[in-house]
Amino acid sequence: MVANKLLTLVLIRQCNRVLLGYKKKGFGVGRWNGFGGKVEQGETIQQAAARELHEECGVEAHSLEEIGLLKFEFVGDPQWLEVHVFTADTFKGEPTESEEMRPQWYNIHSIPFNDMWPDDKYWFPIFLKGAKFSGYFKFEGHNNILKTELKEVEKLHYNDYEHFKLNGIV
Ligand SMILES: Nc1ncnc2c1[nH]c(=O)n2[C@H]1C[C@H](O)[C@@H](COP(=O)(O)OP(=O)(O)OP(=O)(O)O)O1
Repeated sequence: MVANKLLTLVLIRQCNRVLLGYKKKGFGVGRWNGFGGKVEQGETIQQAAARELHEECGVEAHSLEEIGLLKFEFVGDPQWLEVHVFTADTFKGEPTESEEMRPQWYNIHSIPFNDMWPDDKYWFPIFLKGAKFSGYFKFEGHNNILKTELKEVEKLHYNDYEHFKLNGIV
């Protein structure tokens, strides 16, 4: 069994706007997304989320709240991605373009789903209404979703995939 690859994703939200970044290179290039990346050895997931946010758009958020847990399987790849999603409504600094991301505020009614990861349109509505979520998506390539499991949760449980598996969902 190959260990999941741990990643973070931070969505800054203020009233009716969300800060997204246009990915300029690497995994997910050409797509709008929150800010995040791999958890490095020796740091907690939350520390990684804050670090990636700062590296990618220059802002600091001290009150990150974990709101989602997403697992991604890609056909032919034994390693799954485990993405821990955080939000914050306050931050310090001015969103600034980095080598990796170009930040831009979007109104919550005009989120550019056609230019985002295809799973985002499923879980963003849960995020936007202020709830937590847990999901599993099976991808073929980077554009085609073969299987989707998503639920709104009161509390995040890191073993939701086990729940899906035990219940014959995946
Ligand atoms: N399917 C999907 N939907 C929404 N968001 C994501 C995905 N898959 C993903 O990987 N992501 C998110 C999770 C992370 O925030 C980024 C990917 O991080 P990545 O750029 O690979 O990590 P870094 O550590 O910044 O990479 P390098 O700088 O090491 O190349 O997308």
